[in-house]
Amino acid sequence: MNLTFYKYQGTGNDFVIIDNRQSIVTKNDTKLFKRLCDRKFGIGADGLMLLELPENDEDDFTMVYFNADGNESSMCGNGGRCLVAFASFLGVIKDKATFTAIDGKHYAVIKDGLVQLQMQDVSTIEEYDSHLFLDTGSPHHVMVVDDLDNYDVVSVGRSIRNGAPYYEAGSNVNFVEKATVGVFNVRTYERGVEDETLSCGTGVTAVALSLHTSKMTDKKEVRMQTPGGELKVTFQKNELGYHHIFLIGPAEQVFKGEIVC
Ligand SMILES: N[C@@H](CCC[C@H](N)C(=O)O)C(=O)O
Repeated sequence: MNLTFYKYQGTGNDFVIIDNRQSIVTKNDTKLFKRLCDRKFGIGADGLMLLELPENDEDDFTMVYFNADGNESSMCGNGGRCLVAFASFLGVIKDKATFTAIDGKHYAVIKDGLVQLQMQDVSTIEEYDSHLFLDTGSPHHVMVVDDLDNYDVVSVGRSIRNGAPYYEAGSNVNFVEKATVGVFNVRTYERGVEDETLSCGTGVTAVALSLHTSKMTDKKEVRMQTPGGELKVTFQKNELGYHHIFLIGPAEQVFKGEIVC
């Protein structure tokens, strides 16, 4: 069969997207999703998403996310932003969306050409001597480093991702350095891709909250420069933790195609 797909990217984090409202693919086809994401034997992407029918009256659609290894995973922030842009392209939404992903309900708005995606509230941030750890829909290890441009993100990220306490389940690993007031440079090693990606949405969200918790910034609007472009994270804080967290940035359709399956 020929499968119609769309390719999107959000600050260089790239995704294959399938309109699965008619259930044209089954969610457990790990082999197919891995091949579609393969940069040599398939289309090539950091992950794959299915846009599915909503499961309740409040939602516009359902998001299902798979890493490049073909396995369904936890939340993808850049993926969520791309899926909102795709839903708008399909006419499923206009400029506002409510949808459910694996980590729960999300609200989004498209404004000034950028997708603003509300992330889940975060109440727990673990602080250690060398790093912080938190879950922003996906698990993230956050480390402040010097000379980020020359940092060996792949080797260090891979050893942290596979080592204690994460082991097989793994964690994404983010490296951050301050650029200027309220602006930070971030590079991320992503589990499930098992490599550095050009940007990670749940990753920069985790970095922004970590920087605020560790008092490296007192701003509640943080600009994040990733190798794939700039993202902004805004949030509020009260006694329960961080809430009203928004991940803001571009999400673009790159091409549409058909692949033989
Ligand atoms: N690129 C994503 C994160 C995708 C999930 C991650 N690889 C995991 O398995 O935890 C993002 O933009 O958030």
